[in-house]
Amino acid sequence: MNQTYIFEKTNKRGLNEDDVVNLLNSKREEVNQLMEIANHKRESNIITYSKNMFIPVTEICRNACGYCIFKKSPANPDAIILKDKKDIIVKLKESEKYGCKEALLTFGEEADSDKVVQKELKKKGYVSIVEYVYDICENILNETELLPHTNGGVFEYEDLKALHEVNVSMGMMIENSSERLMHTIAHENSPGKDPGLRLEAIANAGKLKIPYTTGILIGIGETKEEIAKSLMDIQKLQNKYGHIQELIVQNFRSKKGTPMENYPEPSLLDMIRTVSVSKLLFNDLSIQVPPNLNYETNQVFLLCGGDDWGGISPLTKDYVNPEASWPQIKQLKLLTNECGYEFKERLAIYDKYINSNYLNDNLLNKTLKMRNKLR
Ligand SMILES: O=c1nc2n(C[C@H](O)[C@H](O)[C@H](O)CO)c3cc(O)ccc3cc-2c(=O)[nH]1
Ligand SMILES: C[C@H]1O[C@@H](n2cnc3c(N)ncnc32)[C@H](O)[C@@H]1O
Ligand code: MET
Ligand code: SF4
Repeated sequence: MNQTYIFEKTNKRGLNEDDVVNLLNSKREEVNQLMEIANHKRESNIITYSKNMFIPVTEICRNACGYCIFKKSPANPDAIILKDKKDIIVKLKESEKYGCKEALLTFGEEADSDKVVQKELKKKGYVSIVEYVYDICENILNETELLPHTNGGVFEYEDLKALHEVNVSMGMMIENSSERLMHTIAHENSPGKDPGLRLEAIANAGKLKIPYTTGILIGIGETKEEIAKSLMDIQKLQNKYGHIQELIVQNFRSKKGTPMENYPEPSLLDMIRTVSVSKLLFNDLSIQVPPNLNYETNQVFLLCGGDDWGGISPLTKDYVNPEASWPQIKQLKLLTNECGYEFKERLAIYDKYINSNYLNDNLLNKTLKMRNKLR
């Protein structure tokens, strides 16, 4: 492979899928070269993070991903069926004292297809989970300063349209756009991980001008070709709609008690190559690598184009990866500065999208007020 040729291409016509596969297979000094070129693609020397509160609205989910520990059975007495709205507001008010600015609502997909959830919704006076989430977000906006970001899997067009009114941004990982994975341990019991459905949802978010977070999950049995295809699929959507504000490159972490508990985690080299290639393909958006999933190695990603740590919570755990605690914000600042970069807090919506094309008047006003609080 002529690596130099490929790098010249990144500046001219752009990389094609075969180029991406080649880069994902880089070895020896090619890897150093790949990292260096990716790192030169960054548009600033600022590394960002968002101070958030994690709200698991429901742990019930229609899917059963082989890697997931978040989803609970409705029969499990400890499962969160529906988190109480009042409790959420109380907790968020408390979080304001710690400077939290993002209310991250992450929950199981289409939980209202389950009878137990249906009953609970009815008891509270709601007909669907989307109606409940909408109401929670509206309350958050009316009673706190925090800005809602909803990440609850696939939503239909009309539901996205409604949630757009009360969210400054939304998100959903594509995971991987390979149909093949629907027949493997990762996604065989997860109809909602159908790549067609997920790509359509991201396209709908684009049509609706919802600032959007998506990303890929590395190490769930995919091939390099499938990673390349997933990144190209996201790039196509971004070229068409331009609503994707950040791309998460998340590494699979095995969890005890899940079908994939003995599955190998991706290597550091694979993560380095994927983060680097992502920066080459998406140099105008943030590449987020969660620091709690790479506690020992997270500085490396700053040296290959990574420029965002994602949501960090001073008060709540990462319910998706409960074993992986957040580094202290102070510690993260030291790690960032040591690499020669500036450490800066951001909102759940990136500056480029803070305008009336993407936000209604109420959300725009609240966002501008919150932006003034960033130091
Ligand atoms: O704490 C977490 N936050 C996750 N976040 C939140 C993220 O860390 C930040 O809050 C966003 O970057 C806000 O812009 C996600 C947001 C999405 O839209 C899609 C996927 C994720 C995944 C996680 C996750 O696994 N753990
Ligand atoms: C919220 C996001 O978290 C990711 N996710 C779910 N389970 C795991 C795991 N075991 N390791 C790493 N990431 C995971 C998925 O990509 C999901 O979309
Ligand atoms: C708790 S996982 C994140 C939200 C959703 N269930 C998804 O997988 O997309
Ligand atoms: S990763 Fe999301 S969609 Fe998959 S089982 Fe867990 S909660 Fe459900």
